[in-house]
Amino acid sequence: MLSIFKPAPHQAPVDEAHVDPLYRRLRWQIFMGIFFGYAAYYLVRKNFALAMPYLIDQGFSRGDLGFALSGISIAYGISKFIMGSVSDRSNPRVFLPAGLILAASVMLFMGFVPWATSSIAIMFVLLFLCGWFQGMGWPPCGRTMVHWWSQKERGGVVSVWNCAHNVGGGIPPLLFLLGMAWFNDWHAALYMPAFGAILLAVFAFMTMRDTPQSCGLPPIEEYKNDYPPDYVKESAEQELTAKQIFMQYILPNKLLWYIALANVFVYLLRYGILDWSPTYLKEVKHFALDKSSWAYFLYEYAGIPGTLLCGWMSDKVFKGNRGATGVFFMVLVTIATVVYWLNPVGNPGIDMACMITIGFLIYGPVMLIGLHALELAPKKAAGTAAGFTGLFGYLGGSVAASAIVGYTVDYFGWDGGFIVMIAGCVLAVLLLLLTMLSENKHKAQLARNA
Ligand SMILES: O=P(O)(O)OC[C@H](O)CO
Repeated sequence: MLSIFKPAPHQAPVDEAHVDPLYRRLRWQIFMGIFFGYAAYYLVRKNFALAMPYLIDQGFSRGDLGFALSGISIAYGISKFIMGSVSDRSNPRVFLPAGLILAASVMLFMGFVPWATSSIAIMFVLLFLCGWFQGMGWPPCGRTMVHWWSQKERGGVVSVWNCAHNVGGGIPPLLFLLGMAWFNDWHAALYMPAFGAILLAVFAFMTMRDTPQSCGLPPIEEYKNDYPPDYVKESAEQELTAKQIFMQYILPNKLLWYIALANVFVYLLRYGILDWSPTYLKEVKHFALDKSSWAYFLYEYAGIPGTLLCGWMSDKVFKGNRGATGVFFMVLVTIATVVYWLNPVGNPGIDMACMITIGFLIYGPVMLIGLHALELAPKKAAGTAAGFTGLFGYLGGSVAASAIVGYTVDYFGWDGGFIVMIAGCVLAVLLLLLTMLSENKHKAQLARNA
């Protein structure tokens, strides 16, 4: 472990009178840090796609550029898991900005050095590197949330934080337009978001903190008097080794396996709709470029109210049962996807409404799986647990959304592509049902043991 990443040491406890005001102030400040810090990761996650039309003009094929782009998803899926484990034993205040600066540096290199965009192999390697550094974003945010918000507050805080990626995902086209206006250079698609990300990395470093104890505060469970049913203070506050995390809390955790598998199919729909909507809307529904760009943008931004509603319903309506909430949202999103598929050409309003509805509904389950993973492991293993579900979501779902959906459409037409995505939705519902039933059993068992 690099010493700069070492968890911050515990400080002497502050006076009783200062605990509440300090906790309140730091929670706001830290939330700003992880929200804008994670949004910044999305500035340099998808921006390469904006440069692709200009690279096509230089003679690269769509397929080859798609292959280069897949380097990000492949590396990110593996890294979110591996760096998640490193992050569980690291200070998020250093870990998150470090990954962000490294990912942004790759984009600066691609933007300023012509050699970096001179061949598909070089672009694949650089995008793979960027994807790897991207894996240093989610886990430190997860570690921060489980240390600063108690279990009862987590549905709310995770759902608000989860909107960061929608906020960040919508900004790169705007920074690109600004860069084009200033420099009249398409490489601005690469370096403008990178500059934005570096500024936000500095902000994240200034605002984030490691554990409450590293600021002289008591653990969150004590401050909120909100203890998980199996909480034992001494062990809950001990940092764990990678072996302990994997062997005790990740691999034997049946519920974690269910949600990780469900995540494959949730991500298949998330990225299947997102990545293919410009092509589908243009080729099948005859949308012009500006209209399909709006549909893409609205899909992302509809995710914000949808995620907030899902977090609220999960806590208040479904009483913390993440599996049941996931089933509810996935059934609705399956219906919206069927309508999007079967809606005849010539009804663009319905297509647009379907894109908004799918965006509104799909990001809730995406958030719930992350949240549930955080809850299924002790807080010292939270990043690894979330990384485990991300591994399945990206290596399985996101890669399948590009490759399997793409090839199915090539061989069987768009009907085939939609059947794959809808079958994925059905499998996600079944796996979340299984999660819901196991969750009920697990809670009943804990209640009996209490
Ligand atoms: O796809 P990720 O890893 O960026 O995660 C997105 C959401 O934050 C999941 O909770």
